[in-house]
Amino acid sequence: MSLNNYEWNLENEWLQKVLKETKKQLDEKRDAKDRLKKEAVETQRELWSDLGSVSIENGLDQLSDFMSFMDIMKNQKRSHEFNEKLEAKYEKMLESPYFGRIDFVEENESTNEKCYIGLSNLIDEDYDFLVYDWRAPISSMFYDYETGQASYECPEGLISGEITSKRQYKINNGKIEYMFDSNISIEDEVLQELLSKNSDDKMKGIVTTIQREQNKVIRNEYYKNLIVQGAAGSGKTSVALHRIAYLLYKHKDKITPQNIIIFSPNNIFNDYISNVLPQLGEDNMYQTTFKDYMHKELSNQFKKETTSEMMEYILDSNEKLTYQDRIKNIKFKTSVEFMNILKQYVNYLETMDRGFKDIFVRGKLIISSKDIQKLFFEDYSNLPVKRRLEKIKSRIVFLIEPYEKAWIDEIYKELFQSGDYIDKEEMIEKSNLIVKKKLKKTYEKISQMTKFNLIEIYKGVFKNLNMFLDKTNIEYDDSFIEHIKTYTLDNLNARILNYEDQVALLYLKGVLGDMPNTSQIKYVIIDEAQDYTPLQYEIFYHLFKSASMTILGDINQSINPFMNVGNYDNIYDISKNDTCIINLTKSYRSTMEITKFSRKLLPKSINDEYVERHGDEPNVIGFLDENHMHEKLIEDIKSYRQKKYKSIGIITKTARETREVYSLLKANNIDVVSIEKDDDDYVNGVLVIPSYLAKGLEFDVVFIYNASDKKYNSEDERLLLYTCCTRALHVLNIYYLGEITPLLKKRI
Ligand SMILES: Nc1ncnc2c1ncn2[C@@H]1O[C@H](COP(=O)(O)OP(=O)(O)OP(=O)(O)O)[C@@H](O)[C@H]1O
Repeated sequence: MSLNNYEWNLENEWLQKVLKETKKQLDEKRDAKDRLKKEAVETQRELWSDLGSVSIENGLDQLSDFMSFMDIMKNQKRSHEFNEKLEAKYEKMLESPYFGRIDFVEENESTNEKCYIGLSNLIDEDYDFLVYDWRAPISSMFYDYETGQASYECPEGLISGEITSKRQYKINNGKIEYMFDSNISIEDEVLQELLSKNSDDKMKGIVTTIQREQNKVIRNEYYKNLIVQGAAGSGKTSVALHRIAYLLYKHKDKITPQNIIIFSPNNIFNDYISNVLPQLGEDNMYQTTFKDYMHKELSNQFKKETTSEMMEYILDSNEKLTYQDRIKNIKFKTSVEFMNILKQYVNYLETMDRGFKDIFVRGKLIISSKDIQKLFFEDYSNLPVKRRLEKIKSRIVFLIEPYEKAWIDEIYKELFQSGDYIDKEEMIEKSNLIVKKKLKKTYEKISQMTKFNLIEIYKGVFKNLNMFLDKTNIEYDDSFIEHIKTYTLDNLNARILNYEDQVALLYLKGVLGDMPNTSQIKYVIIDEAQDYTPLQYEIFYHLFKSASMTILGDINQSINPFMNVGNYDNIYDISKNDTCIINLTKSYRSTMEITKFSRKLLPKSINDEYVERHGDEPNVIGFLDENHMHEKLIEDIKSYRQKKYKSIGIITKTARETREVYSLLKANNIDVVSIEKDDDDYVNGVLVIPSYLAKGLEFDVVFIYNASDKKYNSEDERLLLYTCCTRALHVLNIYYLGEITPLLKKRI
């Protein structure tokens, strides 16, 4: 609805008032910055003049004065950083202080409160809110309601009333570019404008157009865990990041970014999303990937396969003789049955006879095997196996200590009486050494009884596999089991850790009590959740038992046919533990034409909505020879570049093809970058990337490079191809050489 001059004048007046207040507060922060700087210089001057050079020889008083100075300096640094953050906030507000407004009359009240909503609060000296932070309780109504009856929750309870008007603004450089009243949800004009833009360097925030169903996820704190299922482009990652910003705002006294961890599919993606929180005025949380987390924990003496290497193997090695062996191995080790075998094995390790032995020192029984067993099976039974063994070891060492000491003293006396030594230090050293030697076997026995070698423990699963298989419901062929055993043991002996083995090892490591404490983590976000196996979820559960989890994924984007969750019901512990499943039902990323085309690839049709934004139909073009395909690719890239599309993704199936296409484009003077490994940085522009690394990313223009029947020739690759097509915002081109993949044949 367009607004009259009178309204424009009122709005401009309000904007000037807000800008004036913002400028005033910004000036205060700038003054404070100068003051803080002077104070810091003064403290340092005092430090040097009062204390001079600090040395331990100058006594404890000087050290204590020095520590006090350090505390002051630390506080000054903190104040300076806080002040800088506020300064940045006000500078941003001067550009665009708010984007929305609701007029709200509370029940049983007569005043119509104007609530302007922006990235941050702006409060004047009378404690009036000139602008509300988008995360403030009252702001939720902007996202949740149209005009009419509305309510919001705040610490005082539920506040109800009526929204009498709702307005949206675009303010740039401190000027209103446009504004309009909207009786409907935040849609069409603003959303369409945002979505039709070309992609920025990295992912951007969506605060101005968060949709109602997305807002429900962002602010949901009714359940400990959330599982969010949403089709490609439905805003799962965006929602996850805005949820983090919301939690940091709502619990600012209790949590900091260090209390939040996000698991992303790879580091390219981590880089790609790294701008969103700073844009929202918050520091980034701890970003990691499962692979990085795992590799940090597992032995460096093994060659550890990465996620990408595994994907490359699955997609590019089917001509190798050993391919089927490996696939069988992956399928078995990612199955729910194998997870249950590992659980049985842990139970077995906790209850099996460990062959504890009596410990004697010089014929005196220090602790009997029975007493050690009692420690393991009773006194320490609430601890995981590794902790029990550690405690037993320290207990025995503690019990031996007085006998060892007495023995050392005896030897010392003997040495003294022998008259062979005159130096006291030498006699102490010698007596220690003699006793150590005599006790060597005893200590070896203790170490042997309490040793914890993860790889040996893991080998134990396969040595005892038949014992556990009897308890599963599945009948395995004897030769298959023999194959799994030898395949695994051979690899372990050759110090090779395949990805699927690493997951199992990490599970055992965690459950047996060999992982660092993670109790500082209060929120865990798992993005691209479809690509983790049930066993990986068991690991998350064990690692972050007390944390609240937000798990976001799309089962239809399971890019690894063998390593995926399959069904959220498979996440036993998390899904049964105060958990709510929410669906995001609308897609925002792609044009209608691209969305409709991509969805035809799915084995089961989905009815999720999509934003009605139009573009060209996807181009599916076949070529009879490679040269023609390459010529067309080069010509099209140049033409899209001229049309000012910012990001062009050429998605190949494998990294091998990525390298080939990259060389081709480079040789033809195209300014292009390639991404081949999990750890590469994200770059905008013309990018060649293998299919499995493109997940989560998006491009203005996507080229699917060679969707021929030779490349995508298996049903297992259907969801991978779907995921690749859904990366396109505005243009999708599919090129193939010879025959088109059967996955697309019936669908175009
Ligand atoms: N409410 C919204 N307003 C504007 N843009 C939005 C909104 N929600 C999502 N988008 C845009 O849609 C695109 C897809 O969002 P996002 O990557 O968060 O979705 P996703 O569900 O994680 O996607 P995928 O699973 O396909 O990787 C992004 O460009 C994002 O900015």
